[in-house]
Amino acid sequence: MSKHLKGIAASDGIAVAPAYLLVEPDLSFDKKKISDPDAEVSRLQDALDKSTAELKIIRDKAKETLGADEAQVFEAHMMILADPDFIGTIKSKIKDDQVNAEAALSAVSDQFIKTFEAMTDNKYMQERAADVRDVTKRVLSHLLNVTLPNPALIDHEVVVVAHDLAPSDTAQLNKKYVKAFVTDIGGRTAHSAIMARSLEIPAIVGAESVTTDIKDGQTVIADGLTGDIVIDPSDDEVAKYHEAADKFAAQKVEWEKLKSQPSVTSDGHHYTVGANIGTPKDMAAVNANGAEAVGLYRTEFLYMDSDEMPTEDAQFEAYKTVLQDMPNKPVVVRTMDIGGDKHLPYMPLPQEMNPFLGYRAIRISLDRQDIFRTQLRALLRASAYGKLRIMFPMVATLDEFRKAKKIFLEEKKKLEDAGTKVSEDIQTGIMIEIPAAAVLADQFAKEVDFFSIGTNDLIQYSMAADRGNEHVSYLYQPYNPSILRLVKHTIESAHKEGKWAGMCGEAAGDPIMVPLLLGMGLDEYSMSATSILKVRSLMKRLSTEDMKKLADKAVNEMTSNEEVAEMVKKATGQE
Ligand SMILES: C=C(OP(=O)(O)O)C(=O)O
Ligand SMILES: [Mg+2]
Repeated sequence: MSKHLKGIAASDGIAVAPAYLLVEPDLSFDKKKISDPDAEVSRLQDALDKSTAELKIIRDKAKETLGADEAQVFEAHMMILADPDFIGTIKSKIKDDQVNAEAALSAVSDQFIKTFEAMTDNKYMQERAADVRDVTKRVLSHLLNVTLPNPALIDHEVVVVAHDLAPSDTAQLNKKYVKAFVTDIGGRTAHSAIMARSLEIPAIVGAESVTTDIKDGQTVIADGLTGDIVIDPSDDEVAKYHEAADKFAAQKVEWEKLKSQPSVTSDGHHYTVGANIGTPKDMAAVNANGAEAVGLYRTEFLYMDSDEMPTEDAQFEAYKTVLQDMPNKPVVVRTMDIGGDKHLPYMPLPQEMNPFLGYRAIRISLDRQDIFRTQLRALLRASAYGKLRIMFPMVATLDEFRKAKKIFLEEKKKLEDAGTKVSEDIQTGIMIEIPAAAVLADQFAKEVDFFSIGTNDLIQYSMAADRGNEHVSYLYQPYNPSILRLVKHTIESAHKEGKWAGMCGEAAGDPIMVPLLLGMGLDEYSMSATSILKVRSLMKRLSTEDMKKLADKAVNEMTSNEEVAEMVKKATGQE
């Protein structure tokens, strides 16, 4: 009998494959006195040899599929296994204390980790602590004869099953073999879900019990379009999902044809459909999907992917690459949005009760002006290479925007005085993702050049519901009339002042939301690159005039998210 689970549909696509459990096994052991130290040392040596052999394979695979940079970490692990000081100390401990290899390994490893972590003035050595921790786990797994999951070793098609996936785990998944992933926790707007969409890996998150209900190797159907998971499906169920997967693939082929076409409604209104990116590497998918703009460049990933604050030059190069890849097309670069769930290992933030309501984004930038000014200078220098728009995140008050703009103008003047070429056409705008800014959009609109509505946070803050918490994910309600009213007020306020309004939250690529946004007159829609053609295809068959009536009805007459969704589905043939 098959078993059915339901999670949150986080990335489109359907997969049927054996499960690969990405769950850490139990590595606990008892400390024991031993009587034959030589035998124990040779047991350790055997585990060390097996670990080295395994790491070699992992490194080679990682090099092949993920690139030399990503493979570097395994090289570092192998160096630890070859380190005479580390290994020699473990062997001596086995002999001197007459303890089992597990106990000696973990005691010595703890000692090394402590020493490395204490080197607060040497970041490189501090990071080695994490490597020692990882290597220790691997050797322990061999001593205990249990298998450690190694995503880089996956060499056949699988559905990855995990409790949660950090963005760094997600980045390591090899699209060729990982046909989908399903997790116990997380929400649709969590950053691993956003990454799954840009990697085009079907994903279901927040399914609560996948790591306990699914056994390694069991066949799993993961339907990222609906959030359905089927464990041990019957032949009929597999056939049904293969059919659905084929239908989805055929639809993608149809969408492909729209790649070089503009985004136009059936009554001839043109809109801009753009892409959200996290790094210049994402530009290949942006162009492959025919984006008309980059509507959101999340620059915090530049800071997060680095071991130290990225220099002005490193930032300049990244921004320049993106701008040059988008000739004559707007690129909205958002200044650093650190805090909340995004941390920098080299910039400790205060421990907070509510990090999502705490010291983050523009609040940090206005406080740490050294970091902010460096970023603005890099952006200003890059502006000469394209159509740059600068956007400030998490703006709550006009005063914050004015301060940020003033700093921007100061840096611009300094560069110009020094003879550096800077574009004269840089727009400055804000994210509308805090309800206070949405409500006061009419006042903001007099001073900013544009708005981009960040529904991921706007919904989280309006509903007081953590965007990554599956227990309150039912409150992620983009079509709730309360949210629609904030969106409508923002768009109308921008238009009254002759400014443009976009949306870069995940709702901008949602087929139920798009008809409403067309009706409200949203100018720019920015989404995961892989959603662009689907949205363009949808726009093509909708009329702005009809959608106006639909949006008015949703905003003025409806009372719930569900009611609005039903109405839109019916009116646009998406049932
Ligand atoms: C686009 C947004 O920003 P992020 O997802 O990076 O918080 C948003 O909040 O909607
Ligand atoms: Mg946000």
